[in-house]
This record gives sequence, C-alpha cells and structure tokens, in this order.
Amino acid sequence: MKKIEQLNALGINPRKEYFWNLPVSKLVEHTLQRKQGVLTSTGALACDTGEFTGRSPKDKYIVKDSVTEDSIWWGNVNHPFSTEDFDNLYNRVTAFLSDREIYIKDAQAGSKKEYQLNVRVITETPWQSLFVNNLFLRPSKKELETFEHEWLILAAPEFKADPEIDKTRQHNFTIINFTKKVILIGGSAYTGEIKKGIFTILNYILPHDKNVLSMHCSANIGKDGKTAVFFGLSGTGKTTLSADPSRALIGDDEHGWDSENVFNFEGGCYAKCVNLSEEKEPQIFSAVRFGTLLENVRFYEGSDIVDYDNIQVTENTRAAYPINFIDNAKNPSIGGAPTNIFFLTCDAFGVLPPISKLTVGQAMYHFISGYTAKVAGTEAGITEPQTTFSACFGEPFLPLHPTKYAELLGKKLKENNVNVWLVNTGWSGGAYGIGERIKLSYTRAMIIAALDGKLDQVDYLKHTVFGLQMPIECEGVPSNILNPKNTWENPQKYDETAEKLAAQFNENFKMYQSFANGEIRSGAPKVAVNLEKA
Ligand SMILES: Nc1ncnc2c1ncn2[C@@H]1O[C@H](COP(=O)(O)OP(=O)(O)O)[C@@H](O)[C@H]1O
Ligand SMILES: C=C(OP(=O)(O)O)C(=O)O
Repeated sequence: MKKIEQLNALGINPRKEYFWNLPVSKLVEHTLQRKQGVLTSTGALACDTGEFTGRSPKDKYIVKDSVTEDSIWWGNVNHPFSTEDFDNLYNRVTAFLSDREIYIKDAQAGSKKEYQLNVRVITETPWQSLFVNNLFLRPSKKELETFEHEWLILAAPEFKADPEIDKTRQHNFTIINFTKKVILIGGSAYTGEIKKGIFTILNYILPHDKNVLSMHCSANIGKDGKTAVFFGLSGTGKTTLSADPSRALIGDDEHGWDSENVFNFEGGCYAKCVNLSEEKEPQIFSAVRFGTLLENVRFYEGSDIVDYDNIQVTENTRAAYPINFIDNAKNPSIGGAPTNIFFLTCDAFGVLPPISKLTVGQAMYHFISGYTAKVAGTEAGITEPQTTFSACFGEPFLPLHPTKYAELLGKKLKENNVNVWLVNTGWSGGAYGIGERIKLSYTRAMIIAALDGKLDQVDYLKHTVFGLQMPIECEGVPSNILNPKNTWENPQKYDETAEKLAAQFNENFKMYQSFANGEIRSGAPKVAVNLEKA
C-alpha cells in the first residue's frame, strides 16, 4: 500500500506535508528550522516539552486478565471510558493531525527476535520522532521496505482534550486500547509516555501470552559473562547504576526474562540529567552528543553550555540517546539469566540498610511490596520524596495483577541460582530533610563488591525488624554506614521510625495476603527493634 493510503487507512488525511522515517540529521535540521530546539555545545539537540505535565498521581490503570472487546487502559480519563469514547477521541486526534505537518517513525521493541513488536509512531514534532529513533530498536533498510505495524502510537502534544467532549479528566491523557492496538497521547509532549506506553503493552503480552517475565529494570553484564539486573521505580538509579565502565550495558529500563535470556525491549536510554556531571556519571555525560535529545534543560547564561543543575522547568530533565552512545553497550542487547538481582529502593525514611542480602522469601515479599519513594520528576505534584509501595517496582505500568509477575519471578529464582540484594539509594543518617542521600560512589562500591563476590566473604548482621542481612564491611564504603542505625544521631528515633515503616509494609501487604505462601510471609518485617549478630 502506498504511504498516503496507509495514513488514510488510519483516518489521517494529510493536508500538509508528512515526513516518513527521516534520518537523525534531517530530524535535527527540521527541529532547528521550526525553532523548536537548539543545538548545545556538545552537538545535542535541546527541546522543551512545553507545559510539563508529567504523570498524574491519580492515574491508576485497571487490571485485566484478558483482552476483550473494550480493553482500554487510561491515564487521566473519567470512568467509565467506553469504546465509543475512545473512537470519538481517536477521530478528533486524527483530524487534528491531518491539519499538521507530521512525522512518522517505524520502529521495533524487543531485542530478542521472537518477541519483537513493530510499532508505528506518528508525532507532531520532528524531535519526538528523534526520540522514537533513539529509544526504540531501529529496523534495517530492508526491514523498513516491508514494514507493517502491529501497534500504533499517535502523539499530539498540542491537542488539548476538552473534558466535556473527550471524557478526559484534564487536557492531557495517555490511553491504551489493547483491542485496537493503539496508544493515544495528547496534551503533553513528555516523551516518556511514548516509551512507557509500549512498556505497558509488553507487560501484558509477554507474561500473559508468552510466559515471559517483563521487568522494570536495567541490566548489564560483566566480563565473566554474568548478568546483573536492577529493578527500581523512576529515579531510584536504574540508568545511573547500570552504566558502569567495567560492564557491558544491556539496557537501562525495560527488559524481559525468558527461559534463557534477559533481553532489552528498547534500543536506547532515557537518562535523568539533573545534576549530571562528568565526574559522577562519565558514560552518560559523554553520551550527550550529536543525535542525543535533551529535554527541558537550561543553559549557563549567554552560552550554549547546558547547566544540568538548573531545574527551572522540571527536575525531570532527560537525555534520550541510542544505546550505542554508551561506550560498552552489549550488541545485541541480550544476556544470560541473571546471577545477581538488585532491588533499588529510594528510602526517604533512611531506615533500610544501604545494601542487604535477601532470602527467596524476602525477595518475593519485597518485590510484591515495591517499597520506595517517588522522587520529584515524573509525577505531577511530587516535589519532594514521598513514600509509596509500587508493586514490582513499576506498578503504573502493569496491566496484569502484580502477583502474575511475582509468580514468574519466584519460579525463576528457584530455577536459577540468583543472589538478590536490596539496595537503598535513598536516605542515610535520618529521614529526608535531616539525613542525606547515600553517596552515589558508595552505592557503586557496594554493587561492585556484591558482583565481585566480595560480599560473600564478610560477616553479616541481621536487622531485627526487617530481618535483612547487612554486611558489616564493604570495600570502598565506611563500615559505620552499613548499619543505618549507626548513622542516626538518635538511635531510639531510628527504632521508632523502623517500626513505623514496618507497620506500613504490613498494612500494604494485606492486599497480597491470599497470594502469599509461608515462605513469602516469612520475608515480612517483624516488630522488634534491636540489632543482633546473625
Ligand atoms: N546513591 C545513589 N544511587 C543512585 N542514584 C543516585 C544516588 N544518589 C543520587 N542519585 C541520583 O539519582 C538519579 C537516579 O536516576 P536514574 O538513574 O535515571 O533512575 P531510574 O533510571 O531508575 O529512573 C540520578 O540523577 C543520580 O545521579
Ligand atoms: C520514563 C520514565 O521512567 P524512568 O524514570 O524509570 O526512566 C517515567 O516514569 O516517565
């Protein structure tokens, strides 16, 4: 079918020019010509996403066990949102796009061929198309000749929904229609919705149809060929900690784990760049070059040099680049089953140890609980860390019940010999406002020690409330911080806070009681506070 016919079939009747699969240089050129972005001193393209709406705190997707006639998922719409409501909004968005210049990018998700998904993304701006190019897998020329999409994304930032007409809660929305295989994004140019939209559908397809665990995690592989996986909600350190010069990067955010491999869904990274520095994050820093898209950054006055400390627009400033911009990226982005799994939690209470080793029961308990803090950035209204339990460390993106993912993980933990670690990348020395965020260099040192097997050679203390095994020493880390209680000025206050947090864990876990067997329940915190030698 001719290109124009393909667009017409989608309900788009272009009255202006449309640009299909433009190369990076052209997308940059178009952005500059349209004055929608500027080139920075390192050659990266900096754009503003306009009004930064981010994800709404009220978004809660529905849980579905199968795709039915009206399997529609939503963010920011009123319930119920019917098939007709979807069709109306779809028609209004396609009519809107018909009157605009549009950019079409054909891309793939899933680096293991048997799970690969073809996605067509139609956007209003050239730089959104650049994002798609960078973040998804890039089909070969030959593949593009015969490309047919299975999923379609329409992203129209300037289309502001009218709640009266569109049944949305506000002007911005992300709506996934599993039946029609369409994602509608409007009212916001935050490109994160494009990638997380595809992640959400893979979180349905892989576990449900293919018995493959999908994971909100980063992954890398050592010279010894051993894979490590880092689960974590936004801002907990997946991207930062997986970029390690001594290990090859598999991916920074979305992966699958089948019977043999861990494989990346994406072809690029979406790094936070608040406070980015060459010293602390050298690999990410040097990935910011021609072809990279920077979002919502600001400059040192009168220059084209990015001031990464400037969060005037949002804390959620981002760099989107193809994975091969990281020097030692693994190609293809596939590794073996993991030997180490890290659960990254950003504990704003400063209670959890900076690193601890988990039993299988604890691993399951903490995976289902997904305790962390939301940090300022991706969610509207979050300006300081806020405690949350986000099941599987990625609840906003899970269409199936969390226990589905937990069951798959539990099975895999039993089949493979995996070390599971809980890493607190959040506060130490007191809660947020009193203590400080654990130094990145210490977190890196602890992870390296775990991966090198050095933490197998030290003694452990057992945390009496959480039952977690805390190493008493670790190369490159002051021993006193390994037991969080030591870092608090007032140990009694620490105990009280630990108990309070344990109670929150127990309260949250009530939702999953019926699913949990004795082993998982044994991973729950106990309410007693002294620390004793294990
Ligand atoms: N101890 C720490 N461990 C990991 N990240 C930290 C730590 N302290 C501060 N940070 C910062 O937190 C942010 C983590 O963001 P990122 O790695 O993009 O998270 P994610 O990929 O999980 O969304 C980065 O800006 C990083 O510099
Ligand atoms: C892109 C996102 O995820 P992360 O911060 O994990 O990269 C997001 O949540 O919008």
